[in-house]
Amino acid sequence: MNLELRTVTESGYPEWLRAVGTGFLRASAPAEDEIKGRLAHTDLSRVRGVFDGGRCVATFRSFDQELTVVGGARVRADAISAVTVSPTHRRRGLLGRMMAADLAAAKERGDVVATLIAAEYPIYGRFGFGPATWTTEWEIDVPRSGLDPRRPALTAEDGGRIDLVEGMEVRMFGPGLHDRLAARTPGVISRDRRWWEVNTGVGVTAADGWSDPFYALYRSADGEVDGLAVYRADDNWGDAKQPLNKATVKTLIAATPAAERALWRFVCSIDWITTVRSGHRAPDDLLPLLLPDPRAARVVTQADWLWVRLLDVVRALEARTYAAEATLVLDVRDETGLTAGRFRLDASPAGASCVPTRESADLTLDVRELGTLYLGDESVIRLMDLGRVEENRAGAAATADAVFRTGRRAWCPDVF
Ligand SMILES: CC(=O)SCCNC(=O)CCNC(=O)[C@H](O)C(C)(C)COP(=O)(O)OP(=O)(O)OC[C@H]1O[C@@H](n2cnc3c(N)ncnc32)[C@H](O)[C@@H]1OP(=O)(O)O
Repeated sequence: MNLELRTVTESGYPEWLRAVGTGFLRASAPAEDEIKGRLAHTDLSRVRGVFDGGRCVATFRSFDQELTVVGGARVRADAISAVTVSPTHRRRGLLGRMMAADLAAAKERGDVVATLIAAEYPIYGRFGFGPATWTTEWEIDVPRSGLDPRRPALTAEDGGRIDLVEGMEVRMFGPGLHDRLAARTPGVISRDRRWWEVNTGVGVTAADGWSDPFYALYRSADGEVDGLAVYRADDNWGDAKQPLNKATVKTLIAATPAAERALWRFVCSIDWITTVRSGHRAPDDLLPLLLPDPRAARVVTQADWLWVRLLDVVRALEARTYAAEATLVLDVRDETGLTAGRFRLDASPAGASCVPTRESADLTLDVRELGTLYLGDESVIRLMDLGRVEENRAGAAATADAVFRTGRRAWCPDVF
């Protein structure tokens, strides 16, 4: 069988997109409009497919992204998406071939990390990716939360105000707000103009699954836009003519904790809304503890979210800051050879230097574990106890734990 791996041309793109649908269990071919719309925003040199004769049987796409790391700097990421292999061609190494080609090109280009959101946990560890952020979704039983339904969401002491606005204002203020969120949140990934358009209804219709949400902007006392909540509500009345409506939060981002608190209180105090679904949050989100009774917040999802694969250990470790000063020698294993080596990290709260070294190692770990530790969202000691990090000098794991971890946990609000 002649299976050809190649980048996709404009004429091959409709067949490639059809194959993406097949991999994601959608039988109908994409409509003309969808093909045109997507093509206009796709760099075909980063779109790979495997063709069996005229039929595309495997798909893979990557694009430029920026990832915020601990301390607020952003590194260049190779974001991977639309990974599929048709059921007729699975488990013959096609994903392995496409991944190897893409990671080699990303390394060559100078990307610092590769990122993805895994459909299933077992797929990507073998390629050097580790889960670097986690997600929690809550469902709030509003009447049990202890919030007083008579109290307004915002009171004079908050100082700010909340306005319901149109999509146009979100496109105007959202990007600046998101930049400020990114500066204080490791794990946040860049959003381009198209993200803001598609997520405020520009160029999407009901046929694409779009329905208008509510947009709530929080402005601080000095008029600064510090927060945005986007939510949809359903229409559900019980037999006893009591409102049982659910608000589903699509986005809630804030540049300050005050805005974050105010927007959660707002969403949890809308008349008729008895259930709030939080959307994907960091596991240490403020939401449950904001409620007088946090047990009214039930965890409905708890899972890995953004996976990170380091492509350049030196630049990755030098890009972030650390909780304390320490020197660690890391022996990094990488089956692909893309990043393997021994590195001396001189870490500090102001930054770090990282250089290849021949000194003896303090810790030995696979690049997959380094990806998991990179954004500060895992304990080195826990990984050691799992047998995934080897401690070569007594106390080194505790030191690494103390310097890599963060106060608030990393969070990636987006899916791609
Ligand atoms: C970032 C994203 O786009 S996430 C979306 C991922 N896509 C999907 O989940 C859609 C449905 N699944 C698929 O399309 C395919 O099964 C894929 C893409 C996940 C895997 O493609 P394949 O070509 O079958 O993978 P390939 O043969 O290269 O597998 C390499 C290794 O990974 C293993 N592997 C691949 N997929 C899985 C899986 N879902 N679970 C467990 N192991 C897996 C294979 O067994 C193989 O292991 P081996 O080398 O020990 O034999």
